[in-house]
Amino acid sequence: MNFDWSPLWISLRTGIVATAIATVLGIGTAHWMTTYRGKGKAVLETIAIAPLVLPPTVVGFLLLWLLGKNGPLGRWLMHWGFEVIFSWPATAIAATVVAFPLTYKMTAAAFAQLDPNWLRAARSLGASEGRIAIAVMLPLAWPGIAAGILLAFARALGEFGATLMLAGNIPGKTQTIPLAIYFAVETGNTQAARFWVTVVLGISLSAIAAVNGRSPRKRYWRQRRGRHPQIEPEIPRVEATPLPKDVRVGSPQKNPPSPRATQLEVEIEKELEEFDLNIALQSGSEPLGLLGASGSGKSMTLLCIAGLEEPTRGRIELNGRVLFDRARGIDLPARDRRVGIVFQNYALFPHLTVAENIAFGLPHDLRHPKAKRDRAVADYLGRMQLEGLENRYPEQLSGGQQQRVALARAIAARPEVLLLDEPFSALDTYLRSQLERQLVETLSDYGGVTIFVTHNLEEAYRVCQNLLVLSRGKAIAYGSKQAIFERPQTYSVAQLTGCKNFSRGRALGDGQIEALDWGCQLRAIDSIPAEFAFIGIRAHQIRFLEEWDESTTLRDRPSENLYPCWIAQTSETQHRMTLYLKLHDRPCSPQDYHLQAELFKEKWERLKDRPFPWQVYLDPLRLILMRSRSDASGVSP
Ligand SMILES: Nc1ncnc2c1ncn2[C@@H]1O[C@H](COP(=O)(O)OP(=O)(O)OP(=O)(O)O)[C@@H](O)[C@H]1O
Repeated sequence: MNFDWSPLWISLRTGIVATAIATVLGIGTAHWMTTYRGKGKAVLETIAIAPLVLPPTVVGFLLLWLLGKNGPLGRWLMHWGFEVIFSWPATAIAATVVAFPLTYKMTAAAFAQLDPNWLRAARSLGASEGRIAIAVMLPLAWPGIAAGILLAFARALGEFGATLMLAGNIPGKTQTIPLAIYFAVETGNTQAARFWVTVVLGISLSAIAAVNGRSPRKRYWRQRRGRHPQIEPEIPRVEATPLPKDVRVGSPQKNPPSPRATQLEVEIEKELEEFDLNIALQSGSEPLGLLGASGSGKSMTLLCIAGLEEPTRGRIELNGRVLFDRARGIDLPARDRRVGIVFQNYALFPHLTVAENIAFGLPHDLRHPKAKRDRAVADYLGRMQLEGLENRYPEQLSGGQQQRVALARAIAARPEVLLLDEPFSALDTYLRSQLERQLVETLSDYGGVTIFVTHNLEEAYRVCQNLLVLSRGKAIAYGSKQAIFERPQTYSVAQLTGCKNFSRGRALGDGQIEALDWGCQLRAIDSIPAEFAFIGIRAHQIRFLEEWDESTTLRDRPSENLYPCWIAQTSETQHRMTLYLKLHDRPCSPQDYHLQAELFKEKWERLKDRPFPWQVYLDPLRLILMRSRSDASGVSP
């Protein structure tokens, strides 16, 4: 007896074609949905996954209505000579419709798992959306997509109800394995039914094994383990490598931005849920530091400048190029802005090696052959002291090495603005200071605009010439670092720049002020501001009359702004002591104090045995007189 194998061939053909179409449509739709912000998103999403939740016979009935002789699409196809119903294409259509939600949903879920900073980094490196999809999204989302493809294939292979409705059960033409099983059981041929069940099981299990075994992610993990069994500890080199000046592979411009010409002007507003961001700044080739409490809008400011978030109003201009102008409807995409960004988590592409990460922002066109790109990459590896690490993947690098790769990747794209979002926050203190020196060296040769976000005041002071202090989206101080640190004009700026001692203040006239919370009258040297409300003094600027007794070199023993004090408690770090001081009287408890003073341990050792009360000296030159209002100081860099 001749056994009819046609259900197998029909099923395989249908499953493969349906899975291929569903994969292309599913990935395309998932990618489009990641960028779609329209109102109908929820409705589209519902339509896309409806075939997954509707009974297959309902799906089949709807397809029959749509593609039948009197259906809207069926009539149109008939007009062109195609009759779909009860043909093999009908089995493929039915299988595609039921398989599509699986590829779409699994791909969308895999895309949603991607770190948004990978995509932002790729955009800021000049990559088009197509290249981002192919080079970043698909490889990184591959395990999820592969699972979707596998499920879609299994679903297409097992499709029954919709196929029966649309294509019928025509042996040798539309009869797939599920239909063959059903009709074998119906006609009492259980042997044939058992055989086809075994075939379906075999195909499905083999497909699972094949997809799992061929995951590119697994392949790169295997390669990595093979090549570099151990991650070496970070041994940073202290000396800085001089930067070659002439690597222009990544730049469509003939010359890198000249330090003097480079100028960024930003005046933007963005409505946020908790407050409105309202920023105006100008920056040239001297690094500008952005300081502010957590959530004050520093990162959002950077994202707006990079074109990764859209301001509600305003204008951004870079070297005469308008990057954004709401009034004129200009909003240059991130890839065309030439604004590089180093994220707090570095956002290195985990599936690319160090060399491939650095090369990502270099032009990939015929005018820039691979050999030229390789030379540029080698040059940046040298600059950043990353030689020998070019074939490693990001997870095989220490934090410091990752940070340098991120910086190299951003700079290699030759941006006119470099945005650094807390680039040292994930590093230990020792590495921080090593990399800070290297960063300062790199920036001195970079020549473009740099904006540096940090929570570390000392780091901001060392790296940046000018500072902008943010509070709830507003600039509360903007000027040279000296002006902001030495003469903060408001309470919030003094606090954000590290001042720990504050008292409400009152002007008494004739240069005299009263510190209400400290119970002191003090002489001030600075002119007293019109809306004077607070006095402050930094902890390390508090001194004691006893220091003059101990020292032979100190002259001009002070005779005013002196008050008796006792120590309520102390705390120590490796080099410094913090003393909590109670003025006028003995403290009742460790929490009963007015001022915090910081001094080096050497000085503490000399003073600590002196009898109390000591005489605290609040130097008139060091007193900070502040307004209560927390608006911008009005100082321009
Ligand atoms: N993509 C976003 N869409 C809308 N609002 C956002 C987005 N990202 C952040 N925000 C909100 O914007 C405000 C500023 O956040 P931002 O990340 O800029 O603060 P930050 O100063 O950088 O904080 P941190 O120092 O903790 O990183 C916060 O209220 C935050 O909830």
